[in-house]
Amino acid sequence: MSAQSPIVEGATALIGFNDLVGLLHAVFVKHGTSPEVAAILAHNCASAERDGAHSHGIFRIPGYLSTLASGWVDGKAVPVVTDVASGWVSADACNGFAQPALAAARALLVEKARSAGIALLAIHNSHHFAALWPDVEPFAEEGLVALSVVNSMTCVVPHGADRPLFGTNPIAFAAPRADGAPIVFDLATSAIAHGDVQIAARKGERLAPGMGVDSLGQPTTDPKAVLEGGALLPFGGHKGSALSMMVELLAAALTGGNFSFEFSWADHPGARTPWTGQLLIVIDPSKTAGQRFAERSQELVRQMHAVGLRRLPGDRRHRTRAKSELIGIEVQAQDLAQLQALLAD
Ligand SMILES: NC(=O)C1=CN([C@@H]2O[C@H](COP(=O)(O)OP(=O)(O)OC[C@H]3O[C@@H](n4cnc5c(N)ncnc54)[C@H](OP(=O)(O)O)[C@@H]3O)[C@@H](O)[C@H]2O)C=CC1
Ligand SMILES: O=C(O)C1=NCCCC1
Repeated sequence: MSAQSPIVEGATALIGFNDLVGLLHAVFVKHGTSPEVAAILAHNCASAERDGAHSHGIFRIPGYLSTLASGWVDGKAVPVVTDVASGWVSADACNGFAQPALAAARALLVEKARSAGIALLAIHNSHHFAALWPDVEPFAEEGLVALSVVNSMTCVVPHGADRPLFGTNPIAFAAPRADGAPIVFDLATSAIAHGDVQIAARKGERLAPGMGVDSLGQPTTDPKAVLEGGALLPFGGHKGSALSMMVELLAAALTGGNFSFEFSWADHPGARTPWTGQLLIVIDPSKTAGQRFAERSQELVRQMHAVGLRRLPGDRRHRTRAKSELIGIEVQAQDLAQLQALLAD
């Protein structure tokens, strides 16, 4: 869609991807980021909205802006990239967002992965407030396999414990395949992402049983009880809990970032972005012996379909993306008006 101005029809509006990126870029710059950081965050946020990843699309803008206003994050930080070893790149985000650190380190990371077959990027001193799939999917579009983990803020009770300690700690994976979009999954290790709890509270909806507890540690399906002193549970009991623990170790202990429980934003009212770390592992599957990896992954997809699978992880996003590219990104007219008002302040 190439419309210059959004089409508003009743409660919803349609906006083109580039127009949304431009609007978000202007909002970020106006509210304290450098143009370079704004470009990266705007593209990330518009991509989430385009793909229907609503919990990390424009829903997050008020949180970004209140955080910038609080002084908790440096929206103009210039990351420092270090070539640590043959397969190891490190990036200090310098108390800025994680995505500019990834952008700054990306070329070196890919060069190392292509030469050694595998390389990792350890980002620390960083804030990640977004979906994780935009960090890994582009690698698979270049024929690489990518895995990333990021930890967030204490709000998840480890399986068998009494009180929260872990973050919602997502894991994202992307792999190329011969015929079709890369295979990508991106999932919180909590039973539900914190963003979706906020959305449920805003809409007055209940959570499914088994996702959260209230301030007394009692099971609840009330999202407000979870947000106001309660906590979330890991998905899959001890299994999700173990994965969440792994994310803390890889995203924080290995990178030099904070564990989810190691920072307090109490002195920065309005701060919302976790100050933690992120790990990316990139593999060049062209080193695989025998058949090409992309053909093997295609074969796996073929076999999954053959046993009746109708939906692969990523299919819903790609369907939404195709629709957005055809008719424009559907957003709430009210949300769009709020974004435009942020420029007028
Ligand atoms: N930055 C941060 O610190 C944090 C970010 N997040 C983000 O929150 C977002 C939401 O996470 P979460 O709620 O766990 O995601 P979902 O549970 O909605 O989806 C998880 C994955 O499973 C796929 N999927 C969902 N349902 C099905 C199905 N029925 N069949 C096959 N595949 C399916 C999704 O694909 P599809 O996308 O196509 O639906 C997606 O890849 C993520 O993008 C995550 O990165 C979460 C926690 C912290
Ligand atoms: O949805 C979540 O869970 C989070 N998203 C952004 C960072 C904080 C946790």
